[in-house]
Amino acid sequence: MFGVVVVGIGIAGSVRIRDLLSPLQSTPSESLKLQSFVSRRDLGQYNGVKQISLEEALKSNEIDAAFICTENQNHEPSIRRFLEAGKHVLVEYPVALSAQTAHELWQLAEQKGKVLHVEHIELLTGEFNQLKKEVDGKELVEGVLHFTGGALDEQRFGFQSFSGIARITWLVDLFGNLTVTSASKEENEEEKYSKLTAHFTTADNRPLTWIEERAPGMKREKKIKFTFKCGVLDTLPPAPRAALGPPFMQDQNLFAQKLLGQVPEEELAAEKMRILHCIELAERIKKCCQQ
Ligand SMILES: NC(=O)C1=CN([C@@H]2O[C@H](COP(=O)(O)OP(=O)(O)OC[C@H]3O[C@@H](n4cnc5c(N)ncnc54)[C@H](OP(=O)(O)O)[C@@H]3O)[C@@H](O)[C@H]2O)C=CC1
Ligand SMILES: C=CC1=C(C)/C(=C/c2[nH]c(/C=C3N=C(/C=C4\NC(=O)C(C)=C4C=C)C(C)=C\3CCC(=O)O)c(CCC(=O)O)c2C)NC1=O
Repeated sequence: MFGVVVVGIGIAGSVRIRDLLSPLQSTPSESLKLQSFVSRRDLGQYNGVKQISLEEALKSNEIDAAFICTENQNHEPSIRRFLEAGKHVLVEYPVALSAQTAHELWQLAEQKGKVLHVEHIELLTGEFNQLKKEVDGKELVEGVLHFTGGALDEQRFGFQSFSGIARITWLVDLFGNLTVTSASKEENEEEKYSKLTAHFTTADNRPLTWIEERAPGMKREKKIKFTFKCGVLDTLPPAPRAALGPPFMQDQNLFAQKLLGQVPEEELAAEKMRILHCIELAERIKKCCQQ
């Protein structure tokens, strides 16, 4: 059994608590035991789970792993403290707000012999599985991924290419490693509107564009237009419910498998490479926008 503490009780943190309290039968999640949670607010208890302080969590012998579910700005300091204290870490994406920090955090995890798992539910949805099947084996000519969503505070969630890293991860998982060719950002501070446009090329020199538009009340939605040699894909295929349970639950199972030593080295290495590559692209985009 691995004792778990959930840190940060927002949307993600409360889903984590729910899922930890009701693991699917005969799945690796059954080896996780939720002990307590940490919050900067005084919540006392949540769904029957008790609140403890950060210091107590770091010192506690009954806690083997932390789920870091706070805003992106807080990920780095929290991950460092739990790894330093000898705990395994699951962190909601993005792992950090710079490539350098991400590399450092991995080094620290390896030095401490602990698992650092970055949640990636964007790859675990029925929607994405279906899209991946449709794209598989087709030769890309060009493509666009356009995301819209509600406003996110940059002070808390970081530059848009980091908070939107799930879109980069989609493109990399579908089309392989990418190169950023240019990027720009439009903003209207009064209306809290922002639009990021990034251009990439694939290893075969095919162009891809990512647009990330955010404003208060804007509907959370993804649109695609992928042109292949054999035709155009311009709607996301209808998504069957993921067979393996909701995305956060699947991600939690993967973390538990890592703790149990059930994930092959090659898979761990490939995942780390993908995460670091995506963070590097996010950083490159940020630099282009700030030039
Ligand atoms: N929401 C989602 O579906 C997904 C989120 N993520 C990632 O999860 C992380 C957290 O995102 P999300 O949960 O959406 O963000 P939230 O804004 O809901 O929560 C972020 C933090 O804000 C604090 N907080 C939450 N509600 C309140 C409140 N009413 N008043 C004051 N403080 C509050 C909590 O910390 P505290 O308890 O310490 O006060 C919480 O950890 C991010 O890294 C995000 O990228 C990733 C994939 C999906
Ligand atoms: C309803 C309001 C709602 C909010 C405020 C919300 C926030 C939210 N969803 C996210 C991702 C995500 N959120 C979800 C799914 C959900 N997340 C949920 O809160 C719910 C209810 C679902 C699904 C039914 C998924 C799958 C991702 C990964 C990125 C993606 O594929 O969109 C992220 C991480 C950053 C990002 O990729 O944009 C945030 C902050 N999601 C929402 O749907």
